[in-house]
Amino acid sequence: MSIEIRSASKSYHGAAVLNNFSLSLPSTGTVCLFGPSGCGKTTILNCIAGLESLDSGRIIGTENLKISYLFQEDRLLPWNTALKNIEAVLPRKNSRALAAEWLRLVGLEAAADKYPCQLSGGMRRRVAIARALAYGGDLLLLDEPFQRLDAGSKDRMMELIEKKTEGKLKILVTHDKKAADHLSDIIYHFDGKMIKILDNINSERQHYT
Ligand SMILES: Nc1ncnc2c1ncn2[C@@H]1O[C@H](COP(=O)(O)OP(=O)(O)OP(=O)(O)O)[C@@H](O)[C@H]1O
Repeated sequence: MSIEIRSASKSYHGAAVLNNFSLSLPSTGTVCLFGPSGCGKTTILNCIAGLESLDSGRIIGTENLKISYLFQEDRLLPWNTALKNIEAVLPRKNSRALAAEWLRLVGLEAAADKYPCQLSGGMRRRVAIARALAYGGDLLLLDEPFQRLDAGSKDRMMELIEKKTEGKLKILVTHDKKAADHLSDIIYHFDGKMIKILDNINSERQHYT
């Protein structure tokens, strides 16, 4: 699997967010999109996921791909417990036991029967991370995955994501420099155009100012 964005353009109400933008993604590893608020990072993820369509251009390689998307907002189902939020993305067989195991992995086994409104922001984020990982996509879209997490939880979640998604392609959107440096094989600075600022996949580091 390799994904290519070709000459993508997208505007909202006449204001261009993506302007004839192209990017080739590797088949595995973590690619980070780093950039100022409002520059279009989430828009790129939404277009890759097929939730938004481009005005012109194409995204190639995402057809028939199973995608796990950790949205910037947790998007948990408020009428379901933490356990049932995760069960919802699992095949029926053994879903309860598997969901319980995912909750254990994010340190929330004691919160299985709690509803999202009964959880802290950081706990809700960990349920959302568990759900995205449990779904088991071939491609993972991670939009600010560690927001609202304390330092210890963030380190554990970074480790869990690395361990459970080995060999898969991850696209990470973050303002968190530590997470970007720790997880990424490639880092792009996006501000209208992409500038590659780190490339560990090809074992070369390029810094642009
Ligand atoms: N559905 C929409 N309707 C109108 N404008 C939108 C919509 N989605 C995004 N935008 C606009 O497109 C621009 C890019 O938004 P986007 O969410 O992609 O930025 P971002 O780089 O992810 O920002 P942040 O880092 O703050 O999450 C912003 O100006 C935003 O207001």
